[in-house]
Amino acid sequence: MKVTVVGAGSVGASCAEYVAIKNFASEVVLLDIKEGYAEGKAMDLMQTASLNSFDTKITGSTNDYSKTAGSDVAVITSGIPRKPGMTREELIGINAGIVKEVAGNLIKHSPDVTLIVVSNPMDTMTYLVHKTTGLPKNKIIGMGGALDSARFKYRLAEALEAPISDVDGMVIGGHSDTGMVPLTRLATRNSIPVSAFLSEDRLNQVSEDTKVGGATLTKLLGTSAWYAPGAAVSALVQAIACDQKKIFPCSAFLEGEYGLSDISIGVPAVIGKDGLEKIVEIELNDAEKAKIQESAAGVTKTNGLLEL
Ligand SMILES: NC(=O)c1ccc[n+]([C@@H]2O[C@H](COP(=O)([O-])OP(=O)(O)OC[C@H]3O[C@@H](n4cnc5c(N)ncnc54)[C@H](O)[C@@H]3O)[C@@H](O)[C@H]2O)c1
Ligand SMILES: O=C(O)C[C@H](O)C(=O)O
Repeated sequence: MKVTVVGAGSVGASCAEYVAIKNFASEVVLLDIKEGYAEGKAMDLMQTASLNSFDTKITGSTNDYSKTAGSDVAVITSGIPRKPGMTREELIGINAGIVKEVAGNLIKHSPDVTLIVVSNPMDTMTYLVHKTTGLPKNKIIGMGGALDSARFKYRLAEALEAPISDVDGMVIGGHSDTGMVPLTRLATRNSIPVSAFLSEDRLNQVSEDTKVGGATLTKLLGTSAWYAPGAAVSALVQAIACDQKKIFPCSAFLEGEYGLSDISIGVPAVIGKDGLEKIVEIELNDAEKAKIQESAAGVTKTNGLLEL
């Protein structure tokens, strides 16, 4: 399994590190436009191999896509992150051009690649890749929901005063401060609905804290987060590499599912060797349906800013 990660910045390097530590990929190529940067990150990471007991070979490349040839999976993290006070949507002007060019270069050298889009605004960047590359829809996956769900579980565990391993929950909808839809009704602590333990007010607080999870970290860090994003991407890469058929909420191109079409947005999906193998349609109640429609309207508005 050969994995390419474009963008050797915070998220790209974190993703490469988690992929390597999990030891399922033979090769990881880090690529960045900044001279020597990916080579430096790759060398630094390789010097952790004997300490962290992995055999994955990590190499770096300054914008030479021939080094990425034959990649099974490629992750796009290239572009700018937001600063405190900004929304993800404000990044579209710079990141759209970068993502479009990077996706084209990757496919030229790896026509059978599965792309995982991370750069923000992620749902719109995923839509852009669908509209401009001609890759089959199962081979384009937007990463947002896996991260948002991890943050939801963190907030649920905090409220429940329970270990995170006891908690399950999922966030669907757009990967934005207002568009996320944490499914509190379906969240559980060891199979017991969390509403058995938490008041409606506390659950609403968990939901709101989850939605602004990225903004909260951006305010604390001065730039956006990278450990949990890197771990979330590596979980998707592993699900593909090891044909795990796990369900993650991912930004998928919808053609009628959830009553939506011509949009990429977060919905539960089975991830395995063929990429996004199946969209899972779950029964939503009227309030959840209204939230997903509202979220989709926001993503569609941002998509309208693309020059397609
Ligand atoms: N989807 C998510 O859940 C999620 C999570 C975290 C971050 N992000 C997004 O991921 C992106 C990267 O975040 P980061 O914190 O790693 O930023 P960063 O600035 O640390 O790294 C970005 C890297 O991209 C490189 N780059 C820029 N243009 C390039 C090009 N044309 N080709 C190759 N490399 C190029 C830069 O040189 C830089 O090293 C941002 O857009 C951020 O908003 C998304
Ligand atoms: O918040 C951001 O801008 C980065 C990312 O989308 C995140 O959720 O951490």
